[in-house]
Amino acid sequence: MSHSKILILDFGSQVTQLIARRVREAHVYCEIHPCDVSDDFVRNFGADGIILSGSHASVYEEETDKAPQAAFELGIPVLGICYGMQTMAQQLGGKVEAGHKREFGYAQVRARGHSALFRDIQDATNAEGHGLIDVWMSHGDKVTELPGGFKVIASNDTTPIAAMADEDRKFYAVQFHPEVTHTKQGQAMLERFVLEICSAKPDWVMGDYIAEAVANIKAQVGNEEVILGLSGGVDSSVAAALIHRAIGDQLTCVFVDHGLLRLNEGDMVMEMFAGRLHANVIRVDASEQFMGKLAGVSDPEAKRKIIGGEFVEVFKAEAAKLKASGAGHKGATFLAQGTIYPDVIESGGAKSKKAVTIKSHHNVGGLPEQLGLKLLEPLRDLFKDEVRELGVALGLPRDMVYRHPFPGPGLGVRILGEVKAEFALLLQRADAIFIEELRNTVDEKSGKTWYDLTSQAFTVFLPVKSVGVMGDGRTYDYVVALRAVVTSDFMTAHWAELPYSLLGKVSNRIINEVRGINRVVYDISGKPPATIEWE
Ligand SMILES: Nc1ncnc2c1ncn2[C@@H]1O[C@H](COP(=O)(O)OP(=O)(O)OP(=O)(O)O)[C@@H](O)[C@H]1O
Ligand SMILES: O=c1[nH]c(=O)c2[nH+]cn([C@@H]3O[C@H](COP(=O)(O)O)[C@@H](O)[C@H]3O)c2[nH]1
Ligand SMILES: NC(=O)CC[C@H](N)C(=O)O
Ligand SMILES: [Mg+2]
Repeated sequence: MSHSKILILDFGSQVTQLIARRVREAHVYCEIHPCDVSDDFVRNFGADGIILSGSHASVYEEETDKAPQAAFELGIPVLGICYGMQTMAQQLGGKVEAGHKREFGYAQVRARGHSALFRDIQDATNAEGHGLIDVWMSHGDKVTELPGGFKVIASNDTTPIAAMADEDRKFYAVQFHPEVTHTKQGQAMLERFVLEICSAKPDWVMGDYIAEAVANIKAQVGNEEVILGLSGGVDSSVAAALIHRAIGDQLTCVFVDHGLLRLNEGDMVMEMFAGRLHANVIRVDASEQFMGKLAGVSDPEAKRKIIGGEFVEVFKAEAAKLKASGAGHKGATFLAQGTIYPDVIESGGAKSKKAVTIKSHHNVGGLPEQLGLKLLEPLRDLFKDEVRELGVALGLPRDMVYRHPFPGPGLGVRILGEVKAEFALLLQRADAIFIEELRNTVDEKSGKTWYDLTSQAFTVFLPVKSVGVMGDGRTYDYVVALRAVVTSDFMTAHWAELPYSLLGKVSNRIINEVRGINRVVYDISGKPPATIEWE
């Protein structure tokens, strides 16, 4: 089945992924590709429209990225955002200069000249009755001369050409970022571009997608066998359910207990999959192996790489065992993973080489090659909320599908510095108390539990000791930090405004019930500048 699709060319902005999120929210399929793809790639992609992302670079530097010229020659609409606008201007004969004033954060622009992009989009009016739009800016450079055929469609004092368009060719460009939620009507603008200007069909709907995905899996796998890394998290669980629907017993799930799981998680996962869904699940206790390799290591990136490496080792061993076991098994030729689109993008898979790596996620990368297995990643194109929609459509319990995400390295990145088994035990218990209270406390206003009102919540173990007093005695024990965030895409996040009474109760319970912890703090950092996990 062929869908409408939008091609997003990435120049390395940290928020390119949000452009894709917004387009998908409009139920239009899109893909992000590096800006230096070939002209042929662009011609053959079959896009209904193209969006050019922002970048940290400046177009007037000596060596800068340009959009493939084909993007402007196919007769399809193009939207340039920030750097994307600047390179569009320069490539089409306009001029870009370094500004004297940087604009970073909230700004207002005045829409001008009745463009299709801004029609009826307005947040306020100025004294003369002109429509104003609230936007989010992040730039130092600006377009100072329009390319031929273009007109100004928005401006403000700092940036007289804040948006421009050549409506005959359907080229549009904005200096601000419609993809971030701070641009209040950003979604409306992107929908306008995608649905109206590009005439893309909103045909990307998860319920309909199951049949397509099942058919693809069947075609790809044939009568071969698949093993899948099952974590009990949302992504791998939905992947397992989807693949199970497609090929049944040709699927074997491998659940690795690395000793850094949440309290009782191992049993729960087994109960769910082997017990309820009747899928083949092998549980591997590899905690000694992981903990041994992590001993003495405290650098976060080094820890992540070790954990990633050990996952590979365990999978190799299990794949070999499966082959050897006979038991009706021919041996797996495919490895399935719950990799989702943000994993691909954040690991640099679809990002231009110029973006900075913030964290190495453990799951994407050389795995199947080392295993001699082919890769099966049926969720690779989906964002988290699409995966959840798919999970519900597949009939997985809501509880499981709406669980907070849990990173593959698990408590390994929530115990700061060196990972020790004794720290993991303390952290598991403290974290279980926090989660239990979040699940049990209902917010009166919304009627929802605080677990559902937060996107991710967990406890972090700090390997520092502080002095306390308990039962008239002195304590000298460890500190844990509670972390709870609200986010829709995990790219940016706000710390959750949990009620003081809830925080108080959690703190009391942890200090009373978990001997070894005598202080609890609450993390009130947003992302950015902090990240969600502490490592
Ligand atoms: N303990 C584990 N055992 C086996 N595979 C794992 C384990 N932890 C992670 N993986 C593999 O790594 C992939 C990526 O982990 P990730 O945390 O991103 O996804 P998830 O656990 O499926 O979902 P969620 O993001 O909701 O936690 C998983 O889909 C799974 O294939
Ligand atoms: O499967 C995973 N493997 C990893 O290595 C990993 N690192 C971070 N995360 C999760 O990603 C989201 C964003 O986290 P950060 O703000 O800490 O980068 C949050 O949801 C994190 O829990 C990971 N998930
Ligand atoms: N966010 C961006 O795309 C910035 C583009 C360019 N570096 C500027 O400062 O204007
Ligand atoms: Mg997980």
